[in-house]
Amino acid sequence: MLDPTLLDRAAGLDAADPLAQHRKLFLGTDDDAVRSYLDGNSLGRPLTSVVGSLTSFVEGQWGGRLIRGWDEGWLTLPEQIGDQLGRVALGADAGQCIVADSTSVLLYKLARAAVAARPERTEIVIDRDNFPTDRFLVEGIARERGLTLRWIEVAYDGGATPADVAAVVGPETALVLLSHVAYRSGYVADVPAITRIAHDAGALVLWDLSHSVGSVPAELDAWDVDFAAGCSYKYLNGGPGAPAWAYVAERHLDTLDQPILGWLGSADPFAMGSAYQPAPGIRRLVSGTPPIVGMLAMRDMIDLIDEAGMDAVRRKSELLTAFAVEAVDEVLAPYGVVIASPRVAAERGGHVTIDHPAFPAMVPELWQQGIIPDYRNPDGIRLGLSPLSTSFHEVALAIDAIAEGLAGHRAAGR
Ligand SMILES: Cc1ncc(COP(=O)(O)O)c(C=O)c1O
Ligand SMILES: Nc1c(O)cccc1C(=O)C[C@H](N)C(=O)O
Repeated sequence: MLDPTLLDRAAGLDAADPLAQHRKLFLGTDDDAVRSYLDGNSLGRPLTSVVGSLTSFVEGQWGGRLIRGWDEGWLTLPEQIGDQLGRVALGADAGQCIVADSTSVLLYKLARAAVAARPERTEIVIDRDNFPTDRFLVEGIARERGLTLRWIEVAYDGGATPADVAAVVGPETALVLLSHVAYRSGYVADVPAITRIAHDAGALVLWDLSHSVGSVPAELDAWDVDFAAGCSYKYLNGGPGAPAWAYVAERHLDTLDQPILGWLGSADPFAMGSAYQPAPGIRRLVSGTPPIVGMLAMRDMIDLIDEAGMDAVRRKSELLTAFAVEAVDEVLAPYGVVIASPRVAAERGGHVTIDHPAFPAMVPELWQQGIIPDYRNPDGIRLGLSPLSTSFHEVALAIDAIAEGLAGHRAAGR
């Protein structure tokens, strides 16, 4: 039932894509068993170069240098990769980004540091559709610190707007915690406007960039952001469980009061001293031993993004999501599929969410056919389009397979 016009259009878009040649740098893109991988917003594909990077690290550095490796660059790798990421994808000057922990742990540390910096204030603002970890951790912090949560309700195809934030922030707001790109709808928040509104109320802002980093450019310094953090295994292709990254604006570095005081965030760890003195700069956000092996894959991907250019990556991402929206309207809307993401490309991140009651039953069938989108409760398929590794052809194949699945379900009266 493959729709020839859809495939033709995809072929034209792939032929005109200036970034198309990067796709073959990823492992598995020539594997016929996976015909369409649209889950790069949850777990990005590995770059083929990572096999060599990991092997040479194990053989040359870990195996060859052994414990000496810590003094020969491993200890400062978190700052080094942080600086590189800041320059390539985050609009952050050196000295403000670091790789460490998981996103959940970094968000917790930064949220706790933010409320500690506003001790007289009693409220945290967050939206009801933020990712579960973000909501859960502020619930925990509110319990620990006797604070109140102010919830913003958002549209199912949107996210928190500047007007939403202006309506709830005030003299009691210590912290506003929001996502740059919403994990479900893909809505892109107006970070500079919301940050300004929060600052005007005297509050601090923590942005979760998990679904934007490496796909939607950020300008954290220019936007006057206080704190940010995000995942490295999505569009940064760091691999399952790769450590996260965090940003702390320079003006907060000297006073940052994070709650997990560990030896490797102290000023002189090998003195094994009796009292904690924070390390200077972004290092004070560190608690324990940096997960060096876990940082190697993302470094290769940041290099590739640097080569391609973040603006070109975003341009391709907008074209991919626009093609997906167009195809859904033409091929899937007649089956009752609804788009749960913004319709304007500039308001969308790298994924498009579509809803239909048959999707929960259909997703395992799609995976069996080598069509791998993402499923999110209750009945959403997320089409996660990773600009450097996803082709327009993959989008067409997925839309077609979803149409076939819906036709089958309809015929079976399900
Ligand atoms: C928006 C967002 N925030 C936080 C997380 C949590 O990251 P982690 O499981 O690495 O702590 C995720 C993904 O799992 C996410 O999508
Ligand atoms: N981190 C994940 C995991 O360990 C297992 C499965 C999925 C994930 C994800 O990253 C989910 C992703 N953050 C989301 O937006 O749904």
